[in-house]
Amino acid sequence: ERSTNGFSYSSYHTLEEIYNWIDNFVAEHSNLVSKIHIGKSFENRSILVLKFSTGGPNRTAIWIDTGIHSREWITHATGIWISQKIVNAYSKDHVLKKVLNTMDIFIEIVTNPDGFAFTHSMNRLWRKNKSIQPGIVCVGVDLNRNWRTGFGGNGSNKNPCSETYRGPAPESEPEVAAIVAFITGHGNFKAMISIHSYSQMVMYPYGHSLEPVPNHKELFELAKDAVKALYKVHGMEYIFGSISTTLDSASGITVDWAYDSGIKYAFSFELRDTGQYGFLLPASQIVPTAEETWMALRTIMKHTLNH
Ligand SMILES: O=C(O)[C@H](Cc1ccccc1)CC(O)(O)C[N+](=O)[O-]
Ligand SMILES: [Zn+2]
Repeated sequence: ERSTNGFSYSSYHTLEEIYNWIDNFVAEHSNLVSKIHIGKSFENRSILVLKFSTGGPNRTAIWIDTGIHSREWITHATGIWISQKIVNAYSKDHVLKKVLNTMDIFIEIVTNPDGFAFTHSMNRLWRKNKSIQPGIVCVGVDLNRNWRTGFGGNGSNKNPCSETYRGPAPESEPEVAAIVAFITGHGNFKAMISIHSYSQMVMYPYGHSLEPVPNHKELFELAKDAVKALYKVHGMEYIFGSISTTLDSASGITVDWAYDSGIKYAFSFELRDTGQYGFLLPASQIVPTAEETWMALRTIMKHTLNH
């Protein structure tokens, strides 16, 4: 019988190992979890989303994506750990129980499967997807610059050889188009959290402009509460604020599109660390990072449920 026994939640895994885990995990928890195929990547790999639901058609929903940048391995590992946490804690954690009694949670663990496979096979520090265009030498689009809101702004690059290459047009990349189609088609998402590494930050829109979003005070307070809940777990300090004021201008990003699509609780996380190991965070930090990240996510879910 299919089982996730033996799968290590404190190790990094290959694409095949993660896709295998997904099938076993869904088989083991079929009362709560299902697997949705939302599309194919440029190199024709399946794009998979986990749905956590206790029933009811088209409930208000929460979206979490990890691994949009393939080298940020701590984010896939965190997505896997959090998926396991949800099924284990559901019966014990009264906040999570209330969340899942009213809303659905969707988690896309490998948001950039082609890039992720490439980080295992050829280049550990690959960031972009693996799309190619006729007559262009350089490979890949930065999937966090390919979204329609603010597309082409100065927080992205038109040079295909750049690490922040925006792509030829908004949603040109199948990995982005698949999410847009899924979320737009569903039509009932209230929160979207896109998880990156590293720098230890909790941020909210906009990235493409310094203009504060209408509910920026609410998002500031919620980010503060999330960071406090995170800090309580292992004492890790995260900074928080809007992307354009905290980080730098970034255009065509996931959470700006989410916000402008009506998803008023849109956040982007930067997980551990602050540069000592960077993208090469040791596996020993996977569980501690996931534990603290969960408490921040749980804070945002609770707020989303109550507003
Ligand atoms: O450039 C990026 O997309 C993120 C910063 C960011 C994160 C969320 C929204 C806008 C920008 C930085 C990173 O996580 O990709 C790390 N890095 O620079 O490789
Ligand atoms: Zn990133």
